Amino acid sequence: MIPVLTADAFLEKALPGRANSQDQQQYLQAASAIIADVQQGGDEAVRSYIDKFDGTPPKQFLVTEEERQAAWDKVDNQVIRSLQRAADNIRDFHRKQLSNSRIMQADGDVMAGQLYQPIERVGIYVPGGTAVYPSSVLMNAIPAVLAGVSEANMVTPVKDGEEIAPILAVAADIAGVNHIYRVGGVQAIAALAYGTESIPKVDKIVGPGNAYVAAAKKLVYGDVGIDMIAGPSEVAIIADQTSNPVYIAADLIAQAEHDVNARAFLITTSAPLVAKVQSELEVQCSQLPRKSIASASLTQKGACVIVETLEEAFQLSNQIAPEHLEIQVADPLASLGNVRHAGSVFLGEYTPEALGDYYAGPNHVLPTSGTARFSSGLSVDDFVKKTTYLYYSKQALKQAGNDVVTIANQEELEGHGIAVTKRLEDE
Ligand SMILES: NC(=O)c1ccc[n+]([C@@H]2O[C@H](COP(=O)([O-])OP(=O)(O)OC[C@H]3O[C@@H](n4cnc5c(N)ncnc54)[C@H](O)[C@@H]3O)[C@@H](O)[C@H]2O)c1
Ligand SMILES: N[C@H](CO)Cc1c[nH]c[nH+]1
Ligand SMILES: [Zn+2]
Repeated sequence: MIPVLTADAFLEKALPGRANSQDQQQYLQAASAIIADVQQGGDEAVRSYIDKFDGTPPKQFLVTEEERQAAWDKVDNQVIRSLQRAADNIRDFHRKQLSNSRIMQADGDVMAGQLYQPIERVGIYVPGGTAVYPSSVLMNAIPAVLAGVSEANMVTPVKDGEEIAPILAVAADIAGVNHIYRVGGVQAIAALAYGTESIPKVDKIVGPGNAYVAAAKKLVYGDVGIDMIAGPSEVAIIADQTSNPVYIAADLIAQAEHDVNARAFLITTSAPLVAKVQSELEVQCSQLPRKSIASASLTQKGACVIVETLEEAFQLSNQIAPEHLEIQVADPLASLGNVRHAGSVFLGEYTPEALGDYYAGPNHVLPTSGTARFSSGLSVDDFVKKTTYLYYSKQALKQAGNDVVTIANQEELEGHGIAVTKRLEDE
């Protein structure tokens, strides 16, 4: 079911911007039209797109306090406790990412520093087209709240105007979400970016979503901040002859079941392992509730490649910069130094990606489509901004003045030099 390719064919399929570029254009075009309509038509346009993609629109977008309260009685206590333990782990991990305002230079005549301040209002996208993602509520909102944002507002799609899944409302309360709006897809991203009559404009949008949502975030960037491109899930697994084919098949499926566009890759030095993984995929997929999604993803977007050495395996993985990289080899910890580009790394056969997806602490909102080459997983840094500041006394300006004027003259921006000399003439 999962094709075995040569290294060249593997790269052709896995490297973003090649095989995918036509698809990307299609998503961008679709998203662009919806964004323009929502900018023009506000709530009414949002409703018409909900009607088109998600069924009957809800009576009101905002989930009321009463609905949020009532949700707690609809969720099993054991489930609530699991969510709370996951939230504790996520909070502990992200708390250690916090930074403070600091002074970089201070000698009486000169002071320079950096203010760290939270972003005011953020929009959190929680996907919900084909699955319910309480874990994404925790992963997005916990770092936002830790960073001190004034308002964290969540959007998520519902089918046919139904109530929001109670577990999402509970997760939102655990994480500290301020407002929840029943709207998803491109129309939700547009509403957050530009505001509508009932959904306030935010300063930054974070969170994962399908290819349409990822395209929409790309298009609104600049008018509003975004965290990264966190599109359909990806995993690459590097394995050797010691790896367990049952675990590998399970982990490939765990990502493939997200979306037909999810991408699961196996890079291994062992040909016999590939054969075992392939037959194990058949067995495990056949018993899976989401087998049609997982099989479509594995067949159309997935691939295995057999390489000579682990060094070659890491070279391929670094080229595709996968969202998740699992290293299931004899000495996984020793291999970490070979990783150059990946969103998040999972070391050893007892660290399935699912542990990180839900529970362990590191964030599961991660860069996809090769963007791990230049961006990082969600963290508290995504919810703060830094403002530098500077103070010079007259004495300090006197000392610096000549250099500033010299550089200003070289740039032929005389006015800049005058802004300094005017002050120094003033005795
Ligand atoms: N990278 C990450 O960090 C990360 C984390 C979790 C989930 N994910 C990914 O999130 C995605 C969730 O996808 P999903 O589809 O279940 O939910 P989603 O909420 O992202 O998308 C559903 C919405 O897509 C819109 N849509 C559907 N078809 C459309 C069309 N033809 N044109 C325009 N809009 C359309 C609809 O409005 C629908 O509400 C998966 O791809 C999953 O892999 C990624
Ligand atoms: N694997 C997803 C990130 O690509 C995160 C997730 C949420 N729930 C299950 N998995
Ligand atoms: Zn997952």
